[in-house]
Amino acid sequence: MKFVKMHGLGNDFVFLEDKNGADKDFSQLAIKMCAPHTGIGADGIIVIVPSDKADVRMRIINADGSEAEMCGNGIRCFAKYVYDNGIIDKKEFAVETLAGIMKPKVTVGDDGKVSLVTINMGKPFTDRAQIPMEGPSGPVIDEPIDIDGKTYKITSLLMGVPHTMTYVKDVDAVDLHELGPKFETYKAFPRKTNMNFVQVIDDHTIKVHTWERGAGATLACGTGSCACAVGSFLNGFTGRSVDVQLYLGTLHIEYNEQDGNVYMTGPAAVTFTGDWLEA
Ligand SMILES: N[C@@H](CCC[C@H](N)C(=O)O)C(=O)O
Repeated sequence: MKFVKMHGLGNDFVFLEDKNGADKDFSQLAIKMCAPHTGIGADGIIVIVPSDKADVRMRIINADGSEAEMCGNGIRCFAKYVYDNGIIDKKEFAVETLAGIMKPKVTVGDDGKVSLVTINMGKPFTDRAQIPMEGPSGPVIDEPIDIDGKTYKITSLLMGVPHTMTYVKDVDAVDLHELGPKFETYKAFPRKTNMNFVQVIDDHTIKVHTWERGAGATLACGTGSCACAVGSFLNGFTGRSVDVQLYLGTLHIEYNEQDGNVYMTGPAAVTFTGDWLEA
């Protein structure tokens, strides 16, 4: 089985094409392929399948085998893959995901390959039931919760997938492996949550470290960067145009005032191709 390995600022994926992959269960394959020592090693696998609703469809399966609705870094890589490989021959197109239709726009370099991708990620959903999170309806902004006897103020929203953030003075001092799983599985989130620790640098810059639902600590999270940009605006910490600093680089996020959509711009890279031999 041929595969391509790609990453978006270090959030890495194994890409597969499967014309018959619309309803297949890829969970065991994802677990095996994502294993760091016995597999390829990745945060998830992404399967390219045909769509009857959009130009093409993206399925993202996390390293633990769970299928996610959307993936921000993954869809930038996806856009580069389908354009560079001639599956799509236009610079703006529509991708079906479990979170709805997403709209990539690619910038092509002198070598004819995609060098930068902007995704219209759609609108964030801020009502508690939409996240989903248990409790009375309304937005979850700067709300106290208790974890292991310590109070954290959280902001939560749905940006294709559930995201929660808490603001800290220094993200580098946060022990992601210790705290991340406690937020991910916090009792009020019936579908779990991705967890972001956010440091505000200034009114247009934040620094984010993410613990991902189903994948653990990752080097970057695209939907998380979008969620944190929206959350920082809603908390009054930043404007609508935000640079999100991640371990390996920066994503630019625009929470557009006119149409209410979130636009994410950043890179995508191919690292290697291979042949998966295990059945
Ligand atoms: N890395 C992603 C998010 C992938 C899905 C996530 N693990 C989940 O289950 O919600 C991104 O870049 O957005």
